[in-house]
Amino acid sequence: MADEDLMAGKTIKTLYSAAEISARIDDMADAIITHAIITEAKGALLVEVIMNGAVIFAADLVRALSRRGLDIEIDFIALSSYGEGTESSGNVVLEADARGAIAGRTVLLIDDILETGRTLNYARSYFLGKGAAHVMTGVLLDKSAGRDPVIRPDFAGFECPDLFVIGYGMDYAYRFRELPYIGYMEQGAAADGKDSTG
Ligand SMILES: O=P(O)(O)OC[C@H]1O[C@H](OP(=O)(O)OP(=O)(O)O)[C@H](O)[C@@H]1O
Ligand SMILES: Nc1nc2[nH]cnc2c(=O)[nH]1
Repeated sequence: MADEDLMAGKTIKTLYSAAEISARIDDMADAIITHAIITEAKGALLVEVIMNGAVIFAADLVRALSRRGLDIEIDFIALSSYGEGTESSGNVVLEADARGAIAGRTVLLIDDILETGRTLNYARSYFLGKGAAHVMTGVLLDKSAGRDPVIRPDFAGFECPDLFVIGYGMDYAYRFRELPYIGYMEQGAAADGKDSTG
């Protein structure tokens, strides 16, 4: 779909600026590094990034953890349930398997956002099913308020209002992941469809 059709007279409003995201990730890294299960883990922490949306958040979080001295192995799993839409299909599809050795490991699952919790819950079951000793979960945005999520995250950056958000890895119809800030679309166009300097 062309950008003009996706925007259709809408403007992107900033919800969290790049600077706010960066500061919150430092807070999350501090919380993670001092968590008992993580500090007591034997060997490198296995960080499992849930593709695609979590890639940009994870890139910043793992470097914040590394700066704090944590040994990390990074691996990826691809899960999808929203497709081009703004609502969960209700069905989490495993698009690509994890590749790391999992049995006996302490795993930190990283995702960009939790809404229904289906994705994170699927991933948690997946890694426990492969013999992980512990599975911890971290999301940048927790959008579960007012819902009844099937899982709650161990670490969360922001409580996100009930808006369909884009940017910083998150897409609408596979676009806008590259925005350095997190925003949402609102009716009413600026000249170029974007008002945000984030
Ligand atoms: O809590 P839930 O309701 O399960 O929603 C959260 C999931 O939705 C998005 O993934 P999506 O299916 O859009 O795939 P993507 O990561 O490739 O964008 C997001 O990246 C989370 O993984
Ligand atoms: N891009 C995006 N993906 C989501 N997955 C669950 N909620 C959201 C959201 O608000 N935005």
